[in-house]
Amino acid sequence: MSHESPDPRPEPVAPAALVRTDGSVTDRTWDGHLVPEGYSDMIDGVRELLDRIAAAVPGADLVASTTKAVAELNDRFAEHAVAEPDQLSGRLITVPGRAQLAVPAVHIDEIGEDGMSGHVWFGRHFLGSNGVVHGGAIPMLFDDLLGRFAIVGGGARSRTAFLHVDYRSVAPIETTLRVTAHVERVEGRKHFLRGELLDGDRLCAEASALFLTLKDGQQ
Ligand SMILES: CCCCCCCC/C=C\CCCCCCCC(=O)SCCNC(=O)CCNC(=O)[C@H](O)C(C)(C)COP(=O)(O)OP(=O)(O)OC[C@H]1O[C@@H](n2cnc3c(N)ncnc32)[C@H](O)[C@@H]1OP(=O)(O)O
Repeated sequence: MSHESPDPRPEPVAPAALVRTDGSVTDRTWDGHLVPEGYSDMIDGVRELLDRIAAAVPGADLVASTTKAVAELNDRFAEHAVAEPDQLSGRLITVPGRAQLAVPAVHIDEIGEDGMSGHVWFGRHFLGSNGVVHGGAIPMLFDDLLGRFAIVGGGARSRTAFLHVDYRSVAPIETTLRVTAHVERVEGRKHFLRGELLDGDRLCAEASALFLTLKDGQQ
């Protein structure tokens, strides 16, 4: 497919801070963990690095210096490892992608009780082939988005029971795509949700999912 004029890389959300629903800014996760200043900027930088690495054929010098720098960073981060309940990655619920690098960064534009819409931009890191988003990245997007929305819609502590994705047309990388999610129905613990991924008005993929609210004591 032709891929001559991709959307420019989106600007990081500024200030990269944690914003409460009333618009005020916090430096803590939803469960009270302190987030160091600049943490989500660091995550944005690493996301960009993954895209730059995917897109480049580096010279031997850059390969060697990157390998050395990454080894040093790995050692430094290993010194700061914590148990899962204390980690920050994946827990910044007001930051696109929750600061979890495997999760595509969805920016929420509108959110209500029954539905939300937003946008997402897949970089080269998420390339399948020929300018098209990897088929595995799209269920990841929907699982995260619909899973979060199941929580927002009252299904606190939910797990995916099924996630069905239909790929209707190709989703281009490096393009601003629209995403929607809405609650189809709720039956007790069962939250049925649907989602769509669109390029303009063209439907790229649609998802239907069942999330089950966990019972007390259920893992
Ligand atoms: C302000 C506070 C905010 C808080 C923020 C928190 C921070 C977090 C932030 C952000 C969240 C991020 C979001 C990410 C989301 C990702 C989610 C995942 O990816 S979860 C991992 C993948 N999923 C699994 O690993 C599940 C594995 N499966 C299971 O554990 C069980 O099968 C489970 C829980 C799904 C169901 O087991 P049972 O024992 O609880 O329930 P049973 O009795 O089997 O089913 C209940 C009903 O549901 C139907 N059901 C179950 N599975 C079904 C299926 N696959 N298809 C159709 N129906 C199904 C059954 O037929 C039954 O229906 P009948 O009550 O009889 O009408």
